[in-house]
Amino acid sequence: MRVVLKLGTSVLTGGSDRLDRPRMVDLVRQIAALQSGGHQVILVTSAAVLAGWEALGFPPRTRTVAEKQLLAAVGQGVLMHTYATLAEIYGLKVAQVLLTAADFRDRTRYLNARTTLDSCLARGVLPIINENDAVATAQLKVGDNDTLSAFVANLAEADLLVILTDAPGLYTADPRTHPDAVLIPEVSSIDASVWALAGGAGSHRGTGGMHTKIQAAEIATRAGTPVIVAPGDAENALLRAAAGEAIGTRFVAGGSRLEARKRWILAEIASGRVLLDEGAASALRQRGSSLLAVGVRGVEGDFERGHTVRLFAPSGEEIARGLTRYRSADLRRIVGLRSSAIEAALGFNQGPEVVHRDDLVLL
Ligand SMILES: Nc1ncnc2c1ncn2[C@@H]1O[C@H](COP(=O)(O)OP(=O)(O)O)[C@@H](O)[C@H]1O
Ligand SMILES: N[C@@H](CCC(=O)OP(=O)(O)O)C(=O)O
Repeated sequence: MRVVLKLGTSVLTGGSDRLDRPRMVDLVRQIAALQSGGHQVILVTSAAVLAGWEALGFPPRTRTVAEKQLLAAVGQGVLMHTYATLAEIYGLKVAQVLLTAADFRDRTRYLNARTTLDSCLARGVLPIINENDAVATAQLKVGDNDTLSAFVANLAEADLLVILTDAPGLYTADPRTHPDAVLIPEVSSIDASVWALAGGAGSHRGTGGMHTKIQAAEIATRAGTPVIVAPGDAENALLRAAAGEAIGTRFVAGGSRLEARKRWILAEIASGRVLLDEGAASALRQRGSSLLAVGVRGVEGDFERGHTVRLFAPSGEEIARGLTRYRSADLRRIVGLRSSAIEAALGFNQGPEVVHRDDLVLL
């Protein structure tokens, strides 16, 4: 079994202002135990910013982008050194892989990252992933490590994504503000009622709170990987989650494993929306057709050629995602046109399909 494990800042600090090394050693012990049981583990770790803040003696939190990038650059080294030292106790070698949104968007970089992870796993080396915070600015970032871990789970075609955090799982409301909230052991479908449970943006150290964990669960389960959100301080949390024990909240995988290319298409937070007419929506759904400009009624957001866009039926339902062959500015000018009229409207032509059927994933 291939497991992606995500450790949040909240887990790695145990709620303090420092890396909690005793807790980290226990987590590394569990990773080593999984590996020696024949499983493959990929670690997605947070806490570089926190580790940098600790290493520099807790400077005042200005939290400008430049300051955060400095802290991440300092802390990433500290973090890796800590993992490498702890892993050595168990005879485990580690590798650092820093990724950012562009690595998921560009197919060559995506495939390279996948090869690197495969090579690590084939050699028994533990890949340790974080976002490349030192170089990525807000627009270029995945932005939070819950989502990053879901992208990694897709990339690596993982059998399970385990997100360890400081909450015991997904509760009926934020347990910090609602003491009467109760644990939801299983979520079989992520609908509006599930989104409504996510409270604010998590702890002051973490990013995103439960919202980004639900988002991660949606991305991974849609591509066929089940997700467990569980408490990092519970004894043997990782081993129990991997053994299929009931711990935390389990998000059931929706449908079958998608092929690698389709996972790649879903491996992006798509901001662009393309609104279809009824004929196009049913041609896509029932005949697996490509999307032509004639069936497009509207375009929302800004995107480039090659980006993933979300396709909506007139009912407002999202029916598919796919790679667009026209950037938003051009697509707006060919809405509703027959393919033969594209050239005259734009002065050039990038083919009759707005989204080719090979680049389309029906939801
Ligand atoms: N419905 C909910 N169930 C559980 N936790 C929730 C919920 N809504 C918000 N939270 C908050 O999300 C926090 C975990 O997110 P975060 O602080 O970002 O941790 P991490 O560093 O592990 O990513 C919890 O401490 C909890 O207060
Ligand atoms: N990449 C950042 C962590 C970003 C993040 O999502 O943090 P968290 O919510 O603690 O998982 C860092 O290493 O500090």
